[in-house]
Amino acid sequence: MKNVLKVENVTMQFGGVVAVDNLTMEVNEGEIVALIGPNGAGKTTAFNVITGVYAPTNGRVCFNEKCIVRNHPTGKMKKAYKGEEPTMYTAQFGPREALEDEALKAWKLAQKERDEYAFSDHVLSPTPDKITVQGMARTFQNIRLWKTQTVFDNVLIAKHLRRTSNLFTAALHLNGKEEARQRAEVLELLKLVGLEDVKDELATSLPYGKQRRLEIARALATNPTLLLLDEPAAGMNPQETLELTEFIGEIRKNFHMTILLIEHHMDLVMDIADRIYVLDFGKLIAQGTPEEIQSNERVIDAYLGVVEDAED
Ligand SMILES: Nc1ncnc2c1ncn2[C@@H]1O[C@H](COP(=O)(O)OP(=O)(O)OP(=O)(O)O)[C@@H](O)[C@H]1O
Repeated sequence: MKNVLKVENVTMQFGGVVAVDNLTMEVNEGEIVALIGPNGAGKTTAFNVITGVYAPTNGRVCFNEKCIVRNHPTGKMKKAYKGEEPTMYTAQFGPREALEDEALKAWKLAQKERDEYAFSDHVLSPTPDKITVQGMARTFQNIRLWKTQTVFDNVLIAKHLRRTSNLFTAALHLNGKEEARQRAEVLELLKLVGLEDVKDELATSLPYGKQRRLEIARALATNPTLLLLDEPAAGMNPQETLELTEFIGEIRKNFHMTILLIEHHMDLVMDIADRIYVLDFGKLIAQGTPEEIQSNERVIDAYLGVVEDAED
């Protein structure tokens, strides 16, 4: 099975808070993988590192077998590793000799970037825009649609963004032929996600469940190979959650999509996830199939028991 995403020893520290602590996980082609855990466990922070919003304190992220996010040691780690032993950051990823050159280059580049961005501890590396262009697309906990645009235009602009990474040029007209081709693709996509009948309505006039669907459609418009969904069922009632569960399954099938999702609705997760990673206080406490996770005592103590109590 081809590997799509590899998160290797990622640590993300904000001052004294270790939001993600030495996380290693992977997602393979065609899989639906869930990242679960209590509030504040570090799930969204992990997404932010994966999508390039934060440069991690340590570790790296590889996407389609290319390393896209490298470590930028800060705080205590920076002091511990400062300039003395550049290969230490990456030595854990393989035989030292093989990595020495690569690690040294990465270290030099990291130093250069640090100098260039000396004003910031958490350098974008590379920017989320660039990561999107490489084939990763994401939705957020809070719906972020372009409110004054129609359903159709929300998807069309997202499609243009994939090409330009720039909202200004994305809104400009392309040449007629290209524009027509993109419009046809948007229509096709809206059909596939069941939003064709509301294509001319304002995005914000849609019911909640459809706004979520539109957000996912907009992410799909960038032709990603990996779709990251951050609490897609947040605020949904059981019926809407059930429809969303089916919808995510259809996306995998119809778009041959690989999906990584964060979710608190355990029905949805246990229904569609092939594998689950469980975070607690930033640390990975378990990984496995839904069956394995449901019967894992540590996960029940830290999280599932609490979720069930809250649902009762
Ligand atoms: N930018 C930041 N600056 C400082 N601390 C942060 C920052 N982002 C997250 N944190 C802290 O990191 C920890 C993990 O937060 P995160 O939002 O990743 O958790 P989560 O698992 O996504 O939680 P939830 O399920 O509530 O969304 C929390 O203690 C949070 O307060």
